[in-house]
Amino acid sequence: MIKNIAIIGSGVMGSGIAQSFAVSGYFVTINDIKEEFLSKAQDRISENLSLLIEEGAMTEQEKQGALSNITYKVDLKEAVRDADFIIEAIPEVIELKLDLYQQLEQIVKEDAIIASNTSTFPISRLMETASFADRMIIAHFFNPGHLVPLVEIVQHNETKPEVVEATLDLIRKIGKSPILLKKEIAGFIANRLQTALMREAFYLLKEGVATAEDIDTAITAGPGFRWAFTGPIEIADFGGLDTWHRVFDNVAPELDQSKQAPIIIRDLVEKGKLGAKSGEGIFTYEESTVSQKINERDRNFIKLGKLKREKEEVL
Ligand SMILES: NC(=O)C1=CN([C@@H]2O[C@H](COP(=O)(O)OP(=O)(O)OC[C@H]3O[C@@H](n4cnc5c(N)ncnc54)[C@H](O)[C@@H]3O)[C@@H](O)[C@H]2O)C=CC1
Ligand SMILES: O=C(O)[C@@H](O)C(=O)[C@H](O)[C@@H](O)CO
Repeated sequence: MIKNIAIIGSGVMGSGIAQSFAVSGYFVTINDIKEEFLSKAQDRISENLSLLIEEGAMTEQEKQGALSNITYKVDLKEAVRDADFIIEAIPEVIELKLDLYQQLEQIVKEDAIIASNTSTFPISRLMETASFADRMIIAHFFNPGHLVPLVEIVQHNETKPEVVEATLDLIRKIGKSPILLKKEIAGFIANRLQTALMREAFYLLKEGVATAEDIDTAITAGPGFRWAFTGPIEIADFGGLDTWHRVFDNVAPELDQSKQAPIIIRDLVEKGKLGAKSGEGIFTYEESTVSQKINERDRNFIKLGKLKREKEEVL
């Protein structure tokens, strides 16, 4: 019976993932390397819960209940001591993850499940040095972790079936939409799809086909408008496979085939222009703009989440 959750890493993803479990009644301990990072996570979670109240998706009592379910600990051993399910959301740096797993295998409960929120690393790479592959799994949440329903579940070939089932059950119990990969592949599913599309978007930008704003609108007012409710495979079926056959024959040979990050991204990163977090990327951001955009984004995601849940309840 999974009751206690430990989240290692309280950054962009860890705080949102922790919130998702706390809101659903689980006891959550968040761990990070500095008290100040945990304090920032605590503030972020409180603000996110207040936004849910403003949007009518939560009551003040539910917010307080969720906050009371969360503790914050810098000491890793203390943080994971009682955990039944542990999710690491530390930076996407393999050396950091492998070092953490070495520490965890000495201190976690013998039946604890350990999950990684990695965006890209194959689970076999994560388990190269640790000895708990039978209870290791990838649970890949999406940003923002407290609002996006998808969680990609990736099992190791040694992962015990009961660990997979317990993970799927747990992720459903926090109101998320898990998908299970049937075999290991770099980038899993959503990031492969997302990267393929982003490769083409930046190619179109580089070639001067349209402005960055219009390329984004091409998705948000077009396919993206549909994708919240109809996925690409179903869209092909409803568009007509004969037509999509012709579309593929006509367009596929024209698509960008580059095997590295778009030159636009490489140039900007080299100049330290990392996007919203550095104040400039493709677009330029004032400090206030970033928080305003995140606030607007999350309000829209909360409304969309309500709509999707209403649809699921109807079906
Ligand atoms: N940022 C995103 O949009 C998404 C990120 N991810 C994945 O989630 C993981 C975390 O990413 P972010 O949250 O963006 O990173 P982040 O940099 O925002 O947060 C990572 C946190 O981990 C802490 N940390 C580093 N080493 C640690 C250790 N040994 N023990 C405890 N805490 C430690 C850092 O202090 C930081 O607070 C990565 O694997 C990333 O690929 C997955 C989906 C989306
Ligand atoms: O977009 C997301 O939340 C996820 O697909 C990711 O893992 C991203 O690639 C993230 O790591 C980078 O923003």
